[in-house]
Amino acid sequence: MQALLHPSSNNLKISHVLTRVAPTRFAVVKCAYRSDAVHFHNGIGTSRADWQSSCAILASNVVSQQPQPPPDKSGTADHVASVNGHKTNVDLDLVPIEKLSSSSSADDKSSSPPPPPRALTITDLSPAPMHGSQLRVAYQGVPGAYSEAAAGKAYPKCEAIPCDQFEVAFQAVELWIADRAVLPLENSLGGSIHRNYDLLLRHRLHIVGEVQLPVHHCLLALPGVRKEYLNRVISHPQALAQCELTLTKLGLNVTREAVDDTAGAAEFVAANNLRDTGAIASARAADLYGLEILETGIQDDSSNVTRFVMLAREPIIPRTDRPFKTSIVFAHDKGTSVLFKVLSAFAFRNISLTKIESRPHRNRPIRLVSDSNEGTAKHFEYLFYVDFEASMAEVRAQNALAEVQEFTSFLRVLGSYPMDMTPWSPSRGD
Ligand SMILES: O=C(O)C(=O)C[C@]1(C(=O)O)C=C[C@@H](O)C=C1
Repeated sequence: MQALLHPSSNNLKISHVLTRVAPTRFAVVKCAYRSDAVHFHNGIGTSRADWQSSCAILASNVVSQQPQPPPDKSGTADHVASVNGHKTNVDLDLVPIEKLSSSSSADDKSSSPPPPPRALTITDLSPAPMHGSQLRVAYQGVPGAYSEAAAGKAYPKCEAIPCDQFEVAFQAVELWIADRAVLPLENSLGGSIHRNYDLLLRHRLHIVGEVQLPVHHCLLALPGVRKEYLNRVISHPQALAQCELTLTKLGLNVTREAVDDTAGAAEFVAANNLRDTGAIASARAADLYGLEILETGIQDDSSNVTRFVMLAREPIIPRTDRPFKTSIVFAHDKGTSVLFKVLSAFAFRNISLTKIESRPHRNRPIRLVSDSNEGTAKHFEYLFYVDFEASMAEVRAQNALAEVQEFTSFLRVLGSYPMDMTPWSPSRGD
């Protein structure tokens, strides 16, 4: 495994966390994040915090067998929480071993060999800190990204850890570099973030909470640059989609270009001194990267909200003393005709659904329906993601899922977690 260090403002950002050593083996070389949180780069500290910061314990000579998914400990209706045919990590786009050796030597300028790994102690294996202080929360993007704000909303005293890809944020939690990951799933204007639905299935993390973040976009540029000078606007694809109409209304004659995250766009404009390029990002990103706000509130609707979920290695114990939501994903062999039956399992129990999303069933993308003289009918196969308003601690939810399981060939509970009930406020610039 390999973590590359990327200076990003005052921070170091987690890049590739995992490297595939061989088809069935993985190893960690080292990784580090915020420069101010890391006290060493080549050695291994002695405290648990140091260990978590350096992630160096599973050094390159420590290889494991193909990782087995941990047992599902949702503790909620075990019979329905089982995973049929789900594999962990086998499909990850991991960096091949050749790159591991070349990039680790490129990173490590000193000629001395790295110190041998320290053995894990019981302290290293103690549970991650609970909600609040020093919880390490991985997010995709750089400081100033909305995902960072979502991490702060979910865990006010957390240490937010920037990652360059969503996949890396998942891996950071799986490798105990972070305690939680925060992941955008859907936006009120732009819709679902499909990649993240796919990642939820490919990894074995549990949804332990949700936050809904009002998103207030600004058009940023270098100091002194006027709107008329811009011929390009860059941002995260969701942010570009959320501001599409407003950009046109502003009369800007600009091309739109997608980059990894909104704050990264602002950082890019600043770092490259681009006087012809604007960025769509938050007011905090303008502050952090020394840009000016040319327009504020440029999202096409003031009620622009992104829903994020928080992910952890372990599920939380579902409760009934406050509103809970449960997220599941399922597939069935008999095409979409079963969908009605599945949904009726919730309807008959007065359980409201808040979301349905379908994604291609990658293991079985096509089903041949009939092969006649007229040709071959082919149907696409789907996985369905459903969120419903009930806790897995409620008997009606357990019964509904027991019934769903009868109709489905695959069913997994992604998490049962408290609903975000914070008072509604339309997006505004902070
Ligand atoms: O680019 C960012 O700032 C992000 O946090 C990502 C993201 C997204 O993926 O939807 C989050 C919230 C906004 O909807 C726009 C972008």
